Amino acid sequence: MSAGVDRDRVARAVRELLGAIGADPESDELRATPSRVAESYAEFFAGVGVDPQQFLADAVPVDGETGELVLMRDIALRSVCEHHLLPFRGKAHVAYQPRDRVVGLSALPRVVDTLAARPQVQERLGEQIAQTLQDGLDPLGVLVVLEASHGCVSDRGVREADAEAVTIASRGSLADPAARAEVVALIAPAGSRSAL
Ligand SMILES: Nc1nc2c(ncn2[C@@H]2O[C@H](COP(=O)(O)OP(=O)(O)OP(=O)(O)O)[C@@H](O)[C@H]2O)c(=O)[nH]1
Ligand SMILES: [Zn+2]
Repeated sequence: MSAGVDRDRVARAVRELLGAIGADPESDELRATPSRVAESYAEFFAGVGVDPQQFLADAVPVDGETGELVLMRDIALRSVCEHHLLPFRGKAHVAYQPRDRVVGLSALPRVVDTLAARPQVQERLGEQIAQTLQDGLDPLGVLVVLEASHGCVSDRGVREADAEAVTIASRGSLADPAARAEVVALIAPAGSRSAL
């Protein structure tokens, strides 16, 4: 289980940080900032040390009724890059091809949220989501597409405000280019989706 975020320690570090940038952490304006940041960090990093498999534990065996594909698209993605501790955010699209069991749909965003609530890089996050589903559901295949804009790319460094990073992680049958193309068509930008 998670040791949890040590809020007092974060607040002390933020006080130190404010001093280091030449601001006065004891001023009226900034006095409450360290504890606010500590609360924010407790949210951002709530997934550190938490095992996402717990959300897949109630997967149910479904004999011959599992369908061909389960896709949850447009899951809100919020994470923090491990390089700069700046947010990256966008959407996660998570698909799996069941073998003999399925899980409640809400488990998929919970897996995404838990793994995203850690210092991350986008590629590893996608791989961890895919591997969690692979281990927990033993499906025929998994495809995880993440699209995100990174604060460290938009607001500093190269300052590419509109650039988005798209990453793909796949396992099994959904690593096949044709099967993958079918799912990718389903997660086309919302405005350009076909009616099927
Ligand atoms: N692959 C990958 N790179 C990321 C991610 N988030 C941030 N980065 C990049 O990580 C790199 C960090 O590079 P460094 O050279 O250590 O840091 P930097 O000098 O601040 O890099 P610049 O951003 O180019 O100024 C940068 O290219 C970032 O754009 C991510 O999720 N995945
Ligand atoms: Zn970064």
